[in-house]
Amino acid sequence: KIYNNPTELTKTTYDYIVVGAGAAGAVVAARLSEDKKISVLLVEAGISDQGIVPLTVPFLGPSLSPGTPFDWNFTTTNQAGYLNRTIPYPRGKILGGSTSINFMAYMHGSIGDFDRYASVTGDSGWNWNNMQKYIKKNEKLVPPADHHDTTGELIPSLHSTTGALSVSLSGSPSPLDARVIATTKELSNEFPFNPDGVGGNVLGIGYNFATIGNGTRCSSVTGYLTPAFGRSNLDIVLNAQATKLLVTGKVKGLPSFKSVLVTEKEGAPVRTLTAKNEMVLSAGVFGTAMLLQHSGIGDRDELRAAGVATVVHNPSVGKNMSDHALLANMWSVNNSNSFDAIFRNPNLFNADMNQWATNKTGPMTGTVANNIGWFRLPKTASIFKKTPDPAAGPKSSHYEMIFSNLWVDPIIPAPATGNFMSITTALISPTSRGSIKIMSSNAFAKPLLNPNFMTTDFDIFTMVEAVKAAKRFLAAKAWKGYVLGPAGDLKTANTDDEIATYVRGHAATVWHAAGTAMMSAKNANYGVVDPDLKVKGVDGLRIVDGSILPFVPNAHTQGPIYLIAERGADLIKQDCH
Ligand SMILES: Cc1cc2nc3c(=O)[nH]c(=O)nc-3n(C[C@H](O)[C@H](O)[C@H](O)COP(=O)(O)OP(=O)(O)OC[C@H]3O[C@@H](n4cnc5c(N)ncnc54)[C@H](O)[C@@H]3O)c2cc1C
Repeated sequence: KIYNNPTELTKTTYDYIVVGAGAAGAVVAARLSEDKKISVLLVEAGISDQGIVPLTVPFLGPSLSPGTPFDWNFTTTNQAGYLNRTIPYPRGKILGGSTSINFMAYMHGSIGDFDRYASVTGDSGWNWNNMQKYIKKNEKLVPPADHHDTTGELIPSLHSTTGALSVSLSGSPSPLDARVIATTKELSNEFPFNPDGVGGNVLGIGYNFATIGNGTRCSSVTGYLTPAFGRSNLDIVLNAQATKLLVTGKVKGLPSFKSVLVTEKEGAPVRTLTAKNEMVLSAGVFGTAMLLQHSGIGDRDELRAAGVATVVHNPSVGKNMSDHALLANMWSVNNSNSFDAIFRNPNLFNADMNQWATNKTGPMTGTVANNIGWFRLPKTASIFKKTPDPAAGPKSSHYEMIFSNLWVDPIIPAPATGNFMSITTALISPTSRGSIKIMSSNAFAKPLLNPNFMTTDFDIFTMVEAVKAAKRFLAAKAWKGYVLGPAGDLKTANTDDEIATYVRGHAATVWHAAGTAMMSAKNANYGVVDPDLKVKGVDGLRIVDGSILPFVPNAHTQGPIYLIAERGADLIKQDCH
């Protein structure tokens, strides 16, 4: 049953309580409640996702944040590496969490990512081969919205068709597609074609998959919760923010955290909810770290400064945040079919929306990109003289390129006229690390969120090289007569120093933060969870979400987080029986 407010709950004790209904929490609640004997409560701070049309129209994804009612509306601290700018940092505050508002790109990461998770935690269960069974449970490859022949755009054997989440290639062709692929042939040394980047081999340029089925967004609600809505052993409570975990006793000398305080908003009535078996935190990379800190699990000096009594001193909580910095580079193009016109011309917008509403086809079924690519710096790059290679192995990437048939800058709005294309460049193997910490014991107060972007030589070097690579890409013959020239400040970013200043002045984030409650080996003297996702030094508490990833993967993060949630649910079930 779905409750709209914690005061409506008729029960306060469940076998499992899962806090946060995003990518991970929805999976955990849905998988645990497959066993009819287990009672589960899923607690979500945000509103219902039902009946909000823009949430379901793929092309409108970028309009869902920042600054909307579905967004937690975080803002970073002044970023020294970004010329002291602050940037908005969206996170979904709605059923489905960030999967209800994200841009839907779907992939799993590199083989090296998961093999590295296994080696740093000492748990082979996290390695690429052992995670394959969770891809089968997660991915359901379906035809693109336009039902075009996808031969040559993917390798069918690398995909699952049996999972919970609809995934497809784009059904909205763009004038860039053929040129991008032609460039992979023309400049095949530097920009090779990748026949399918989802199967763990990420390097090269391939087609972009997205969590879209029948031309419509597939979120963790559509994929996992909707089929579970009717289960009598699963309750979901919306508009319910968990503000603090309570110690309910001691087990083997460790404090047991099996109760949680939940309320609709500041000053509203508070309910105490209790898990008989385990409390599972899936509140996301910011929500989970903040909830731990509000509950007295964190760095004792930071907790004292915030006015919170320490229960478990763990300096790793809220630290080790790694993220993909993003830079939207735009060029003017000689093509009136760029998608820019859709947002300027209400008649065109309405026609596209009508087409979508009528038969779920057309531009509204697409995301911001049909092709993406992942690349390494050359082995001879000068930066490797002073920085060890931070990539997750020799087949993992340092940076990414995303090709879009419109102006996509999240910071600078599109000009009123002109046609554009974008190559968004993103840093995939960052060496900067950030943090999140609460500033007060009030769970509704804003935290200090410092991703610490671009604060190492490696990060700025790689971002500069990525911009230069994007320029080389567009110098191919395939773009002759199509690209008119760089737009905005890219025009004056030519020398390495000029490009570095341009990067620092314009970069933002791909919203892929990870690692604020990182997992580490069982006896490690750092980290927040063990490889079985149990919180170190406490009883009854697990974390299953993006915060446990020790390194941000070679992927847009929802795919890897769905996979860790599938495994997390399995680990919980194993302990239950
Ligand atoms: C704008 C944007 C675009 C993105 N685009 C892509 C993309 O194209 N492809 C991709 O792979 N990834 C993308 N991502 C990232 C991806 O969506 C996230 O990495 C992923 O959803 C994180 O999963 P999670 O379960 O850790 O957290 P979330 O999905 O964020 O879920 C956390 C949930 O917990 C709830 N919550 C938090 N605190 C509390 C609390 N105290 N009490 C109760 N509930 C709480 C939140 O409201 C939310 O529902 C994007 C993210 C954003 C914000």
